Amino acid sequence: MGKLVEGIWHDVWYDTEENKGRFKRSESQFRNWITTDGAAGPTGKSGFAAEAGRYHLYVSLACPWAHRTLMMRSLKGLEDMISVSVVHPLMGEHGWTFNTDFEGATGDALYRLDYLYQLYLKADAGYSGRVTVPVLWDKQQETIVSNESADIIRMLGGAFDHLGARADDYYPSELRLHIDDINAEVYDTINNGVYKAGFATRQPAYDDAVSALFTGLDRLEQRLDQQRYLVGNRLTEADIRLWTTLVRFDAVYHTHFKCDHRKISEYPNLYGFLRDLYQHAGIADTLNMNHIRHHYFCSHPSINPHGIISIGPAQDWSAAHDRASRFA
Ligand SMILES: N[C@@H](CCC(=O)N[C@@H](CS)C(=O)NCC(=O)O)C(=O)O
Repeated sequence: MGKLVEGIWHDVWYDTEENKGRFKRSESQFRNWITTDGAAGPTGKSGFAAEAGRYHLYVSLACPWAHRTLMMRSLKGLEDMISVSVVHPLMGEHGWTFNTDFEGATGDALYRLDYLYQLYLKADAGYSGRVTVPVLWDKQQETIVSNESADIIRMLGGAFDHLGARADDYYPSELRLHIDDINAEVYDTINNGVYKAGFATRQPAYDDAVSALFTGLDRLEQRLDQQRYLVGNRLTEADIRLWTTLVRFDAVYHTHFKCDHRKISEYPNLYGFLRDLYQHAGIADTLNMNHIRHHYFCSHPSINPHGIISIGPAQDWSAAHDRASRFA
């Protein structure tokens, strides 16, 4: 774990002390957009037109933010248009690496680099900041288009439709305000909430995070009692964003991040929702529990110094659920 400061790698853990023991996630810095015609998107520069074969995703199969992008790539049928490299699940002194001694870790398919930070330096030799996945890379300009998963899933969701991506719309214009509201709440209390609980270094910081997290889960449980998905009865990006956290919860966050008030399997609607999406075509293939469990339990020595991977719960997500029949 570390970061780049003016192009130099430093092996440092998150500094929570400057925020009274609270974990603060940094803002992503590469915020360009791929668009149909290459015009500038909501942020960043122009020049990134959608083209089959031009872009590459760097992901970790462990990371919930990167996982969103793999889910969208799969749901939109973009596998042949956007290639992927998968980092090694262990994030150690050099940050994410391209070591290949773990099943499913592909190495860097484009440049054969050793470390992900070297890719950031290729894009910006003087970069200062964290070196995170996912990264959406432009093979033509040899630079990072975006390292913000929330933006990347929108681009994959819309910019490639004219090139033959599946037409399904996961951010339909009539639902955008609603989706934005849910995303904001889910991001703060759930997606980032588990990290705020897990990385807290003082009791009040942990208490606040874990209390907001379980209040948030209770609210979502009620919402999912009324409708199949978070925004009515159609699958949207809000569901994708929630799911990558839910699917890691009982096996990792419950134990490793001390989110142990309840398990997702104890919430009938959330657990039904988890299985519903798991059984949706194209989703289960994006999930790799080996990478997930290895990454978390072994990459955070200050939380789990001996790197022991817990046994984990016995759960069968292919078991029947009643979501489709209940909300038909
Ligand atoms: N806002 C970013 C967050 C990405 C992120 O924090 N990824 C984690 C992996 S789960 C990471 O690469 N962390 C490395 C670090 O913080 O040094 C996004 O959604 O894309």
